Amino acid sequence: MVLTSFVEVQPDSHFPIQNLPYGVFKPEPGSEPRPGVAIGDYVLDLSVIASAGLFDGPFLKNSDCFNQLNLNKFVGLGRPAWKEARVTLQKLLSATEPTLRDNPSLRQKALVSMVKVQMLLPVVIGDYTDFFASMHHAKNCGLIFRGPENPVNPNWFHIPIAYHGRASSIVISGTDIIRPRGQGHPTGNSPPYFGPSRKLDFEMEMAAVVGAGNELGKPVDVNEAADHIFGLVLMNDWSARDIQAWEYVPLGPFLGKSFGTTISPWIVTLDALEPFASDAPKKNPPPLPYLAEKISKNYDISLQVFVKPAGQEDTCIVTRSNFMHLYWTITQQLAHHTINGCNLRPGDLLGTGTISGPEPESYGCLLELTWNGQKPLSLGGSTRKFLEDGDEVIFTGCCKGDGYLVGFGTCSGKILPSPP
Ligand SMILES: O=C(O)/C=C/C(=O)CC(=O)CC(=O)O
Ligand SMILES: [Ca+2]
Ligand SMILES: [Mg+2]
Repeated sequence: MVLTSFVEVQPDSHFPIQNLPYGVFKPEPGSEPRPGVAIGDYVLDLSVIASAGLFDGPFLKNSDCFNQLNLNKFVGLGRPAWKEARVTLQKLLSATEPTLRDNPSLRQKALVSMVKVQMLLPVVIGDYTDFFASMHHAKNCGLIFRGPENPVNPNWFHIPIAYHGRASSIVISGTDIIRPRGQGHPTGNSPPYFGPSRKLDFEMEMAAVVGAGNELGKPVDVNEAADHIFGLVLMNDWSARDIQAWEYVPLGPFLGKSFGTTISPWIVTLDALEPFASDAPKKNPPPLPYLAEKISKNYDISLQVFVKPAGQEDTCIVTRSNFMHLYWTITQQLAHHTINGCNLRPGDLLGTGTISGPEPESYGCLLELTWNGQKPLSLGGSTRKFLEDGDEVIFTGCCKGDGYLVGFGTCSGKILPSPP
């Protein structure tokens, strides 16, 4: 029988009792941020549940991790505490459990209507790294930026490639993005231009939120890496392709990426995603032993990107992809990140890289979808090579269970013009 909650959950909701993703919210504009979990159209206030003494297991009983302004302390406690919280909350919210169901005053304090709350970044992100783990994306970018000779660099099949991103400009879904200015790639013999980016793009990604960290000098074994990942969010790695193409040789992305990165507010835990695990693609050549995992898995998360063009009422779908298309898994990414002794800390964010599938309809950014502007997309009444001021980009992702969904909600942002 499918587990159900006493809180009414619509069949198309991303947040049934099987999900219970974590976020940080303000119930009212003036109130303090606090951790919560999403259930149907409500947010369960975990500070209220903790104060009522309802986290009574060994890891959470005497912890103040839910009386914090962010989730760093909770995610840093590690998997045993996450499991305990999930069991406690699933029981508390289930249709057959009277504790909260039959206590109207506690229910009124603890369950806040989702439309009324303001969502904030769920964790303080100390460091952010962005991988490059979809082979289809790597190949398409290679063809566009470097030509058909060697589109995928030979190192790519041996090493999960990444660059260090900028944590300070990571923003929560719904935050406007200001078109960056910078030096643009010259054409032919012309000098570089300076001004508002002419090739502003989105990148459809997901990101792993690091839970328990590792000590400096102590790499994480790939087979234990999942214990260091609390969960996943949707992520838009906004990219200015003209700035990027000119600046990235030889040190990689810099100002073409660091002006803004958007994440969705709800962290869906690996425990909630487990029923949707799928085999990761076979690696050829086989990876080095430190990256060879006993169980190599992805998750079947279908991903969609919509654009609402400036001035238009209608939102148009521009891509359909799936998390399953990643070549390097998130556990291989995490193990690789620490193999030199680098320490990860609770709340660090590891972007997967753009998740492109094999078909053109599943490409994860406009660079690929329009082939660097050569094949404009038609969007209702208008066409786009890249994003224009006023365009809004909306990502969504979800897993289809038997009679329920486990979803991520949305990750959106609107482009504002560059400053004059
Ligand atoms: O191939 C390149 O030169 C650049 C590719 C990207 O911009 C991708 C990047 O940010 C990593 C990713 O999203 O996969
Ligand atoms: Ca990226
Ligand atoms: Mg970015």
